[in-house]
Amino acid sequence: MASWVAVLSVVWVSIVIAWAWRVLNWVWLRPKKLERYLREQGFTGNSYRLLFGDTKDSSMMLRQVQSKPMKLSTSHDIAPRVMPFVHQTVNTYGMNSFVWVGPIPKVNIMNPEDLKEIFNKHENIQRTVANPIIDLLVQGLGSTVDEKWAKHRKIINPAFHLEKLKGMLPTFYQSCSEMINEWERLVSKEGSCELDVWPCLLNMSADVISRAAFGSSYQEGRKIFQLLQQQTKNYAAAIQSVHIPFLPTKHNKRMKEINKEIRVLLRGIINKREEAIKMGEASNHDLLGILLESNLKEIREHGNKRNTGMSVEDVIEECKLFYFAGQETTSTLLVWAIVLLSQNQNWQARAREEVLQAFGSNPPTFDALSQLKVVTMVLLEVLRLYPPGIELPRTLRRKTQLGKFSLPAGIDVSLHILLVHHNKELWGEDADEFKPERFSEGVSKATRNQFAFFPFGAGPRICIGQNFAMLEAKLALSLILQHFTFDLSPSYAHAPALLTILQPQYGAHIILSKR
Ligand code: HEM
Repeated sequence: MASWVAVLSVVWVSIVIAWAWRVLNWVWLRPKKLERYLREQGFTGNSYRLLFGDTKDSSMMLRQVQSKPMKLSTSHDIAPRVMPFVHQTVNTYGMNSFVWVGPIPKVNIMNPEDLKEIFNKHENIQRTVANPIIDLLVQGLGSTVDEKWAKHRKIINPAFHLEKLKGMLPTFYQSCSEMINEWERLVSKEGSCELDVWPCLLNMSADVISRAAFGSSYQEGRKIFQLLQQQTKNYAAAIQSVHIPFLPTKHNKRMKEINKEIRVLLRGIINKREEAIKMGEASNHDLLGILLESNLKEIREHGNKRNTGMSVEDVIEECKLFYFAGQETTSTLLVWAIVLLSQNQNWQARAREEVLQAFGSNPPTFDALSQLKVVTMVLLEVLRLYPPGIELPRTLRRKTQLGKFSLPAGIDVSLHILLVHHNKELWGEDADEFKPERFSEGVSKATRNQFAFFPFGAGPRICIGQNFAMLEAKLALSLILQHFTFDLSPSYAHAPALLTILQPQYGAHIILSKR
């Protein structure tokens, strides 16, 4: 008996020591080792502070700068408000610097050559999973890697080809005109009205993605997206509190119910569609139909082997991802375009003139939208100054050589879209100013062939929906310009902030007038 107790004690003590060692390694030894390594390579940053690193300073600074709006001027130097800590770090330590996210050092990457290399070495470098709880909300293309990613991307790609998007234009138009009709109703009495356009744009792009993804099953699709919206709020609340997913709390039960409801609805739509396609019926030219057809083609070509094509579960996740990846991003582009065109009335007039010349008062066609030059320049400049995603987080899966630096596996890097887009060395002294003319001869001339503009990411994992987003934005902006003139309301407060993406913290209050 005594010997059993001794053995158990030894096992117990070994377990405690092993855990203590792991904790010590995680909170102190590993961070200090990585810090030494980074400094030897020539990177600089604050010294590591136990467990929290720079997190406390960073959150305090963010709370402080975001407690009041910023002055709206011709300079759109928004980084000090949107990412004050990183901005300060780069100013203090230079481009080759790092910040501490808790015990993890995150290396800032802003050099065009290094950025290009990272995007191209995507097998070595994967997206950082910031909080595993997000996987419960959505998975799909954005979070898959290796063969699974390649297979999914190949199957989904055709859904975003230009000729498919052309077929979706009438659906885009329907959603945009509903918003325009609503705005017309609001201005009809007085000839003008004050309106916060931000929720309207969010609603419109949710509508666009519901119709584009589900076509004839739009009503069910809209219901799914409403549930996803609700679920996003639930998850946001969960991660802000101490949340234990498996406890049978009221909140957890509701989240499980919503998940189940979403899956049942999606599975219903998918099964119906698969049957229709097998019966040779048209797929309605929506994302789901094209994706299922492409999937069936893949299975036909490679036989019904295991791992061929996508499962219903995979399709469910991809549909959810379309909603998350496509809704807020496009409405963000549109909201900043409206703010900047309100501030720059000369560009608003130029863009309107182009739109009226191209379509008069008729509905825009796909070909005419593709030829809009001024509107495109304006949208590119908006994406440069106010990119919806301000940074792309990556984790190195293997030891990676980056120019003169060698970085160890497991390290996090941050690809700074916003800082690169505002870099004066790359864009000139007027980098913070709204000057769409810099894109008059296309992106490569504007960037002087440097890798300095990547609002949609780059390399093999570039945004699959970029043409979709640009088409939707061009159409919506053209319709708005066709029907209204707009100005900033005196109650507008300029407050770009990173919520999930770069959004107007207090909305976008505009005076809208009938043209
Ligand atoms: C202005 C609008 C948009 C912007 C600025 C944008 C931006 C981006 C960026 C920066 C990435 C790369 C992320 C990374 O490398 O970590 C990305 C990926 C992605 N985007 Fe978009 N996006 C937009 C609209 C859309 C739309 C409308 C859809 C779909 C309907 C979409 C679907 C996706 C998907 C599925 C990925 C993952 C691609 C992959 O990993 O292969 N995006 N987007």
